[in-house]
Amino acid sequence: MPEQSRPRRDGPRRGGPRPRSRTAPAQRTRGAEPTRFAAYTLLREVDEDGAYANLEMPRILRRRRLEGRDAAFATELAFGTVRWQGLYDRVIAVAADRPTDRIDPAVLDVLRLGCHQLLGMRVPAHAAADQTVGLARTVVGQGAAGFVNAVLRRVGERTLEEWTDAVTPEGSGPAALAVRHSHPEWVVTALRAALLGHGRATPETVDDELSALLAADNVPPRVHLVARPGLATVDELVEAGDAEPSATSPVGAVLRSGDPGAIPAVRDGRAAVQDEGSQHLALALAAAEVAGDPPARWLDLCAGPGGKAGVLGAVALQEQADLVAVEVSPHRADLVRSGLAALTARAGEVGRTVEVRTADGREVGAEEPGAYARVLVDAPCTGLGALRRRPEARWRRQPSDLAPLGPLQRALLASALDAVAPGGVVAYATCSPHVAETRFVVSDVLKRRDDVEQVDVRPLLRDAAGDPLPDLGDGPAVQLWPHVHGTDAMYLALLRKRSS
Ligand SMILES: C[S@@+](CC[C@H](N)C(=O)[O-])C[C@H]1O[C@@H](n2cnc3c(N)ncnc32)[C@H](O)[C@@H]1O
Repeated sequence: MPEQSRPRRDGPRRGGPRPRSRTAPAQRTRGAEPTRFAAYTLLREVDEDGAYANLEMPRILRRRRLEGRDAAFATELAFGTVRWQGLYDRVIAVAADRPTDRIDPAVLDVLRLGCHQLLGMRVPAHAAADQTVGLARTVVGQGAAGFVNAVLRRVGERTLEEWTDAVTPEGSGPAALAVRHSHPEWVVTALRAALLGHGRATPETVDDELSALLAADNVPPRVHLVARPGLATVDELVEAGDAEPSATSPVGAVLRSGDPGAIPAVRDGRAAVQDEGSQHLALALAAAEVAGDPPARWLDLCAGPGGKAGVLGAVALQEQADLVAVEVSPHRADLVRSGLAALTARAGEVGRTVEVRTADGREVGAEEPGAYARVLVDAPCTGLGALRRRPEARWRRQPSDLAPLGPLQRALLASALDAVAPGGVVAYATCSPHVAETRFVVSDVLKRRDDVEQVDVRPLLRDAAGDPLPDLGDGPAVQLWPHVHGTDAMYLALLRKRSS
């Protein structure tokens, strides 16, 4: 029975199915077809081991030797299934006539994959059903395969629209939007409050804005590249890969297809994969006006894995300044070290330094008061602004995650303000629009200090043509949105320490 079947991970016991040509469908239907098998493996690792989909999928594809179209299909199947599992679980519960918590987790993952092929991808119904039943036979056994077959038959009797209407609660409130757009209800409620709290929406417009934002979370983002200033150019990225210059970021390119790791500048660490919102944040801090003559030292207080430090440090070297990158987690500090290797080598050539420290950012302000001209606090946060990039994050995050983050975010910002010299600037950033992680943190910290003023950051965000980014709201802080700016929902506030 499905409830008792034991999951098998990464292949049947004796070595697993070998990657086969996609041109042999008759063979594939007898067992697990490699792309479906790869997607299933990802789902199991996300569910059981707490894996991060975007880190684990490339490893699975390498292990299964899937490339090109096969790799793209497996990724779309796996990531789409994870994003839409909230809706699919409702569909499965009806089609199976039992709650999903009474279905074996491995069988449930197979059913979710079948749902996404039938309802969310353009896979012909017979192929979706055949291949999913073949997968079930291989990974959960013949008995469960019969159950999967029966449930998918019922799923295939309706279109996505018909199923969505059938399983969505009445009304247009958060409960209905949560099902329709496959988000947890608490996330929908938090994003609604964020749209209102940042002035992006009014009570009259918030329902439409919220629907657009939730829909944007479900669109796989394009791969954005950054050419680290002075180390690589946008033209170099465009010439080396199937990429075009970004319209939004002066240091950005957008990959149309292909593996970013195959681009020499990315492989060398002179360029990197990075959301355009993150590029804007680092560039805005680097461009902010500094008063007086603070030390030529810039600080990234929460640097891991090193994306923004890569841009900030590159501009620092151009401006004849040093960079210190602090990260509390030793593993993530190592990622910063390896990610900044090209930058560190360049620093040596131009007589500056790039230093990566494994340390607690909360202590830097007391240890080095007034030692830096520019400080970035890219604070640990819920990541509710990057849900489109991290398919599983919406299901893993809990409202209770917010409670410990609040004091940490405030302590890191306070430390940054102590570490910055009079006249220097601090950027407080999050990849979450949640008001408790953004506006409330800044206003709380400002209430306790009379040596800091908030600066309007909007004029510092410029597109590739040098024009101000549109739709930045009333300031002084900026909240970017996926459905408006095409970036992750990054928040940025800029604070300057008074000179006297
Ligand atoms: C949002 S991430 C930073 C992302 C990074 N700026 C980038 O662009 O790649 C926040 C980081 O802060 C680190 N962190 C958490 N608590 C910290 C602390 N007390 N001191 C320094 N870093 C901390 C986390 O380990 C995490 O790597």
